[in-house]
Parts: sequence; C-alpha cells; structure tokens
Amino acid sequence: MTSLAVVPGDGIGPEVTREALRVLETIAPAYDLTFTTTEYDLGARRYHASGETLPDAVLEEIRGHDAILLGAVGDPSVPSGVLERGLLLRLRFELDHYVNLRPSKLFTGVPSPLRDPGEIDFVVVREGTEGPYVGNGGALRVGTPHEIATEVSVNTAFGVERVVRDAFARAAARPRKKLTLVHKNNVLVHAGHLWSRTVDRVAQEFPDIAVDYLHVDAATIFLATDPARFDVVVTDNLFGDIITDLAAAITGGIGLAASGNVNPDHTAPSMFEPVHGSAPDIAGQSKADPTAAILSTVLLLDHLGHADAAHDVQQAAEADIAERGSAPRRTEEVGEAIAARVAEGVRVG
Ligand SMILES: NC(=O)c1ccc[n+]([C@@H]2O[C@H](COP(=O)([O-])OP(=O)(O)OC[C@H]3O[C@@H](n4cnc5c(N)ncnc54)[C@H](O)[C@@H]3O)[C@@H](O)[C@H]2O)c1
Ligand SMILES: CC(C)[C@H](C(=O)O)[C@@H](O)C(=O)O
Ligand SMILES: [Mg+2]
Repeated sequence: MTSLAVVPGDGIGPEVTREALRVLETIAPAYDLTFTTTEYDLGARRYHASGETLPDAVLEEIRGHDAILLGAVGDPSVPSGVLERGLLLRLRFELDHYVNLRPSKLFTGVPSPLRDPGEIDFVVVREGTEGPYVGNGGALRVGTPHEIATEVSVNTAFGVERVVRDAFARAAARPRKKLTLVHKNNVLVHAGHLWSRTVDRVAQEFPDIAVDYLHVDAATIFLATDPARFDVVVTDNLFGDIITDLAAAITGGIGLAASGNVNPDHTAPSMFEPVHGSAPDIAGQSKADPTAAILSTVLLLDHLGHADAAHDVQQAAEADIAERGSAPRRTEEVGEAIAARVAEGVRVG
C-alpha cells in the first residue's frame, strides 16, 4: 500500500494531475501496487478562503505519506511569491528535498527548435534547499528612490557536498560518466569556489567520472548549440531553475519536462511535479499537455522502488510522444491515450 499526498494546486495543475493519477491507477494492478490518495486543497482557492498557504497541521499530515504528487502552484489573483514561497518552497525545504532532479531527453519524434540537436539525454541535479531561494534578504526604504533590496544566496558546505555527492553517484550509474558543474565562480567567488572545491574533492573518489566546469552564461550557449555535451549537470538552486526551462525548450517544450524533488535519505516523502507552472494563460481550457505530469510519475515510481512499473509508464509515454502528430489534443485525450498504452503493454506483457 502506497500512500500519496496529492496537491493539484492552481491553474492547469488539477488538469494535468488528474491525468497523472489516471496513469498511476492503470499501472498499479499489473505490479500489485495499491495507491491510496489524499487530496489537499492548497493553493489560490484556499488562500482566498482562509489566508492559509500551508498550515502546520497539513504539512505534518503530508509528511506522513510515502510520496507527494503536485500539479502546479501560483495564480495571478495572489501576490507573486505568496504561494510559490509559502506552499511550494515550504514543502521542498521542510521535507528536505535537496536533490531537484530534472531529466532532459529529446524523445523520438519530437521536433527540437535546434537545427542540429544531436542526441540530447542529460539530467540536471539542481540543489533544492539553499542558494538565493532561502529567503535571506529584505528591503529597506521600500518604494522610495533609495530602496535597497537584498536576496542573499546561502551555500553551506554540508548542503553543497550532499548534492554534489548525489550528482557524482548518478554520473557513475550512467554510461557516459560525465559531470558538469555549472556556476558563476568568476563573479560569485564565495559560493562559486565552495562549489568548485567541493566538486574537485568529491571527484577524487570517482576517478572514472570526467569532470567539466561551465559558467552558467556559457552553459546556456552550449545548451542551445551543443546539448549533446551534457550528461549530468550539478548546479545551484537558481541556475538550475533557469537552465531547466531552457533544457525543456530544446527538447520539445515545457509540456514534456518532468521533475522530482527528492529526499535521497528517505527521511520525508519526496515530491514529484512537472517543471512547468500553473500556466494561467491556458488554464481551464483542456489545452495543457499532461505528459510532463505523467513522466513525473515515472520518477515517483522509480523513487519508491518500482522500476518495472516506471519503465512501463515511460515506454507508454514515449510511444505516444513518438506518434503524436502536430494536431492539438485535449489534456484528457493525451492522458487517456497514454493510459491505454499502459493497459495494452500490461496485457501484452
Ligand atoms: N512548480 C510550480 O508549481 C511552478 C513552476 C513554474 C511556475 N510556477 C508559477 O506558475 C505561474 C505561471 O508561471 P509562468 O507563466 O512563468 O510559467 P508556466 O510554466 O506556468 O508557463 C509558461 C508558458 O508555458 C506554457 N505551458 C506551461 N505548461 C504547459 C503545459 N503542460 N502544456 C502546454 N503549455 C504549457 C504556458 O501556457 C505558458 O505559455 C506563476 O505563478 C509561477 O510562479 C509554478
Ligand atoms: C515557482 C517557483 C518557486 C519554482 C522554482 O523556482 O523552483 C518553479 O519555477 C520551478 O521551476 O519549479
Ligand atoms: Mg522554474
């Protein structure tokens, strides 16, 4: 019995989460899995009704689950940052999701905007609990011409080392055995040198891994011109946020990009969600591609130790992606098609 906390959230979040759950329910019987789901009404509606973003008691309830499936958070009716920080980042921080795992693969049949993309298959290991995201800042003389705003990036030896170790272990398990540190150590010398020194030190324990370094600005050049050079990328919270939207764009779009907020030590449930946001511009119109949410369930299944089930869902999604034409499909059509392929694969297998 696997207990899932489900946070559909805002905008297209509920639309894509519904399809992800449909696929999980389809794969479950083939592997004798049982998912019990508890849905949490968190996001803009709750905020307007009660002023709450993530009450402590709800956080503790969520903590009691095996994993979390999240849709997206954020709404134009709520001041920017309230839900993003108060709900999404709070979950990542409180549940110690220090590995934000974001795989990027150019699937067969997907047109890349790059003229000559080559083979794109890399994973970004984005630090998830530190950096400029920690909320260490403030503003003075707000609204005056003399306003001063700070947002201090916090990087600890402990936090950097644990995510760097995780990235090396992932690189060691992949055939190309390459790790690229992406930072900006020519300018952000305090944080950057901590990251570089940590990578150099941990590298000594992984002599088979080829280690590379790119400044983040140059990394965007290579993501657009030679993405095949990347295998495992390790980077800080903010750089990882930015380069993974670019990574999604070069591999067919944000509708295909999955992520896991992973607590590798299993001291709290990990959380799986598409890389994209609540997309208010298309919300409520069944236009959202649920593939990213469905591929996030692959990461969820893998994390919970159900590699075979994960493989089946991945295959079903990739088969659908390979054969989808350019005609727009409704959100539920895509979910139903992938679920049907899961069911078919299950029957055949
Ligand atoms: N993890 C999250 O919950 C998360 C991630 C990013 C942004 N956000 C929040 O979402 C809100 C909107 O942010 P944004 O506009 O910068 O980013 P966004 O990812 O929501 O949308 C960017 C563009 O991509 C499109 N898009 C996104 N997902 C899609 C899908 N599944 N299928 C088809 N098209 C899709 C949107 O229509 C939009 O044009 C903000 O409140 C932001 O803070 C939340
Ligand atoms: C909404 C925001 C807090 C979030 C982030 O910056 O991590 C989002 O952009 C993402 O990529 O998951
Ligand atoms: Mg982002």
